[in-house]
Amino acid sequence: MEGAKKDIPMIKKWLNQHHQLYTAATRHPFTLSIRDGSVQLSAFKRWLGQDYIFVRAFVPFVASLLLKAWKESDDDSDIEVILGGVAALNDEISWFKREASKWNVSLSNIVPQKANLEYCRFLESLMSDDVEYTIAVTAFWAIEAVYQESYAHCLADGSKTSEELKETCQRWGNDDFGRYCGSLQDIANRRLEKSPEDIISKAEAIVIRVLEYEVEFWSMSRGEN
Ligand SMILES: Cc1ncc(CO)c(N)n1
Repeated sequence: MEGAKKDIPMIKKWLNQHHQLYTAATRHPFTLSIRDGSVQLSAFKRWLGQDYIFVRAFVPFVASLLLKAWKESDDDSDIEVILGGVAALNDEISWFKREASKWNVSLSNIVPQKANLEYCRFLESLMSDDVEYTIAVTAFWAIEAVYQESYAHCLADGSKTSEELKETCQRWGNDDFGRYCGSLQDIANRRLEKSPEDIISKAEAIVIRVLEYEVEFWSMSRGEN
């Protein structure tokens, strides 16, 4: 039957193919320890300070993505979805400051650790004009999706997350953030569907690197690297 066969979206294929790595990023011992209540306070504080640095570097990346969307997108609504991400980041930065003062973490003299520096350098490489919109928006989806999946799991059935950490998990694990990640995934899939093979394989490689950086970031938070 003509047109009856619906292709499987690209990201779904990748998540099946790279299931192990995706699980390593979204079910990491760090977030699993939040979920089972055993997380070390020192690890949580380390994550908090390091992620504040990451989020600050994330802002110019998202700004560059907005610019690419404006220049290259075939759909006006992409800009609105990404702008929603900017609004969330604005909120996140205020939240990090409040949360840091609650835990007595000083944000003014945090030394970025190796895994963080490398991840931030990778973000910076994606800001280049040479990186296509399709690649950058796919990376953006992957970065947001790991946090969404990881922290939603900390709130899901059977979790023993402590009351004081629930707000952190809510920040990325709430349903609105889930829908926003779904919209990013739809954008990425739509673009990938129309892309030539070389862009598709480049995007796949970038997703793999994002997942690897996320694993390293969680491990760093546990003091492991
Ligand atoms: C390391 C990292 N990845 C993803 C997000 C999601 O915003 C974040 N805040 N930090």
